[in-house]
Amino acid sequence: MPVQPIKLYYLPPSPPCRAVMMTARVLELDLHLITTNIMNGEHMTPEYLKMNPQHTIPTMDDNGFILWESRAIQTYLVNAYGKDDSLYPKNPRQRAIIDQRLNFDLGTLYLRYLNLYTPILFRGEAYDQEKADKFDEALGWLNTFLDGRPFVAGENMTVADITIVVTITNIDAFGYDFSSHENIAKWFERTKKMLEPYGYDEIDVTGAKMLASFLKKE
Ligand SMILES: N[C@@H](CCC(=O)N[C@@H](CS)C(=O)NCC(=O)O)C(=O)O
Repeated sequence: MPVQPIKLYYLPPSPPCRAVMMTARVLELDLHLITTNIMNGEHMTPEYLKMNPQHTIPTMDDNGFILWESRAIQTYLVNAYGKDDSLYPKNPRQRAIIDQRLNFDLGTLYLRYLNLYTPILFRGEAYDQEKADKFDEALGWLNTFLDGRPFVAGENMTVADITIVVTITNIDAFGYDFSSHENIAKWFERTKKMLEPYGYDEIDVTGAKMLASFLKKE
């Protein structure tokens, strides 16, 4: 366990912050949460920029070890503090599949989600069908990854499920119909059940609803 609680600079609705918080909960690690309101520029102060020049949340401070990028924080926490490696197995091939899913999420699924929803949520723009089609294509790939697998990288829940479920929780709160992606719909129910004892509703559903409230204002 860390000497002092790990600090996490965060904001409750932020999807990447929620992925880190859920990972910490599953690892039974206490985080010292420091609210950083990016709407008020709290991520642009000289102190914050000294810590993270890229001025993103989440940013972690583990007793002086600073790290940002949520997926890197998730895997660090498992490597450093996991009682076992089940959330991020050391086996090279298993780990490679998880890394592929994490990279797929960062560079494709979540990116396409952002391309579709950022203009709608934060700029009041109209729904763009072309962007929705690109996002749905990525959901189709995720659906295929889940063929014959209970979790996105295989037989067990890993950090890849924890990060991807954040995106699916958001679109669920937004009323996006993903029922035609049957594997995703079943996996979503399975993963929610796994995460419920660790505060899924408190962290993920509450955060997604905060984002959905921006949608309703438009
Ligand atoms: N890929 C990064 C994305 C982090 C990110 O862009 N966070 C947003 C909030 S959800 C943010 O910090 N925005 C403020 C900024 O980039 O200046 C991660 O997964 O940590």
